Amino acid sequence: MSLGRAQSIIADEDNHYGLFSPDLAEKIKSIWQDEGMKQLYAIRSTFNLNDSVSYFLNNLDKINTPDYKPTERDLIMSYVPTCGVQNVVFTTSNQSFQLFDIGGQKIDRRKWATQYEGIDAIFFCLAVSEYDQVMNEDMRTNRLDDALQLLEQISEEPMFATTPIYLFLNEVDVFYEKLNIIPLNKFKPEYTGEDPEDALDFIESLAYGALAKRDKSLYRVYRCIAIDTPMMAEILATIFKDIMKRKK
Ligand SMILES: Nc1nc2c(ncn2[C@@H]2O[C@H](COP(=O)(O)OP(=O)(O)OP(=O)(O)O)[C@@H](O)[C@H]2O)c(=O)[nH]1
Ligand SMILES: [Mg+2]
Repeated sequence: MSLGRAQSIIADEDNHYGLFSPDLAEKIKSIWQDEGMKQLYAIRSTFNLNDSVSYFLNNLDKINTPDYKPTERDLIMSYVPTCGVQNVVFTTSNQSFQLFDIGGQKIDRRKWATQYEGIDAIFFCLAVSEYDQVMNEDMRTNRLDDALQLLEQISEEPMFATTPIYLFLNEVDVFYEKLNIIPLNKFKPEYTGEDPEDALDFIESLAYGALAKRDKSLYRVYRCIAIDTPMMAEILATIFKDIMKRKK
C-alpha cells in the first residue's frame, strides 16, 4: 500500500512545491509512519539524507498551512547550503563582529585562504557523525577524512600561523544515535574502544592529530550540538571573550 502511495506522490510532481493538497499531505504522513520507512530512516546516512527530515515531517501539519511562518527553531533546523561566501555582521556583548560564512562544499573552497588575511579567528565545524558518509561531490571520499584533511591544511597554512582556530566537533547527538547502528570500526578499523565516549575521544584524537603542528595556545576544541541553542550560547560566549582577550 505504501509503495502505491509513494508512486502516486512521485507522479504528482506539479504539487511538490508550495502548499500540499490535503490528499498529498495525508499520503506523505502515512508513508512517514510506515515501519519500513523507520528502518530506512535509521540508515539515512548511507544515502546522505539530511538529519532534520524527521523534524519537518513530524511537524508537517503545522508547516502545511497557508499562513505558516517559520519559527526560529524551524530556521535552525533547515539546511540551506551556503553558496560561496556569506558576509554577516552581528553584535554580541556590545561588540560588532564580521563573519565570513564559507560553504563547506568543495566548489566553494577555491575561494578560501586568498581572501582571509588579517582575520581574528577561524571557526571550523566538523560533523563527527559523518564518519560513514561520502561527499556528495564524488560519492567516494569519506566526509570525516575530508574534513580532517582540510583542518590540517588550514592549521598549517602560513597565512593563519597566528590565527586562533576554534574547532567545533558538532552533531554529537547524531553521532551517539548512529553508533548503535553503524559501528565506527567498520570505517576506522584502528578504533578499538567500546562505549560512545571512547568513540568520541577517538574522533577528537584524530582532530588533535590534524592540529598537531600548531601551537597549543592557537586552538580550542569543543564538542557540541549546534541545534542546542543554550549549549551554543554558552560555548560562543566563552569564545567571543577569548577572541577579545587575544586582541588586547
Ligand atoms: N541533530 C543535529 N542536527 C544538526 C546539528 N548541527 C547542524 N544540524 C543540522 O544540519 C543541517 C546543517 O545545516 P547548515 O548549518 O546550513 O550546514 P553547513 O554546515 O553550513 O553546510 P554548507 O553550507 O553546505 O557548508 C541543518 O539541517 C541543521 O539542523 C547537530 O549538532 N545536531
Ligand atoms: Mg552553511
